[in-house]
Amino acid sequence: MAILEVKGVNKRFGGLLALDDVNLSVVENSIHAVIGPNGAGKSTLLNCFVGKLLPDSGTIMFNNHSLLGLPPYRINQVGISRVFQTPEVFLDLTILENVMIPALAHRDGAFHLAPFKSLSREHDIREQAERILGSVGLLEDRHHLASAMSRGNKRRLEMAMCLVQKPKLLLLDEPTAGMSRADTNNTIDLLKTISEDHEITFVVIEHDMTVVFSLADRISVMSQGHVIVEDHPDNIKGHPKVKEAYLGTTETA
Ligand SMILES: Nc1ncnc2c1ncn2[C@@H]1O[C@H](COP(=O)(O)OP(=O)(O)OP(=O)(O)O)[C@@H](O)[C@H]1O
Repeated sequence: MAILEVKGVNKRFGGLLALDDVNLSVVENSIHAVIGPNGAGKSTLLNCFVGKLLPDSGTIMFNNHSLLGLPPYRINQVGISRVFQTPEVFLDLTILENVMIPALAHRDGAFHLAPFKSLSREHDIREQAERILGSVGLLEDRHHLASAMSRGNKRRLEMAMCLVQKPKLLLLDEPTAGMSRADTNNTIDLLKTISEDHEITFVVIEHDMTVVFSLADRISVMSQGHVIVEDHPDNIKGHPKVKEAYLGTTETA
């Protein structure tokens, strides 16, 4: 069943048609990669999913409800979270505190949050945070400061901060950009584990093809604002339209 269904989405920036009749269907609990050369429209599309941009036309349905016109905080409340290229964590707090804060925000609503007064008394929230930290392999280090973590482990922490809010759809914008190969492999393993252990659907924008082909159940290839192919990874490698989009030619050397 499709959890996210995009039909006929167009978005224009002045004279530039950044999204041109985009269609995309993301199956529940799958990992769906969106790839394409620079300027293809991937980030623009993601920005439409989270309410940062409003398409000029078309529909975006999440669990059969339209996302169009909803403000970003409402989209987050219906179960869509986004993870950025650089992990966003509170460096001066411990790993555990970093996860307890979004857990509290999810329970009480961000507007009622007074985390620094009450964290130590929140036993249920603490247990919940510890469970999630266990699932991403950070439980032992929970009392360490986030500032001391490697980039790959900061990504683990950030994922724990997302998971504790129980999202249904996680949007990852180049999750391994700028990482060492070791941190990239660490992140691939993490995403695989999360996908197996939690009922979460992923949409991943990624330029690193090792990451894409290690993770994706399905791939949409964008070029010049349009989805030119959507298929199983085995059928994407060597696809003439994909070669043409990246290399400008279908000829093989
Ligand atoms: N706010 C904006 N105003 C004007 N043009 C924009 C805006 N955002 C994106 N564009 C243009 O829309 C096109 C698609 O950009 P987008 O960032 O979505 O591509 P992308 O596939 O994510 O590229 P990259 O892989 O380089 O991040 C590009 O030509 C870009 O310059």
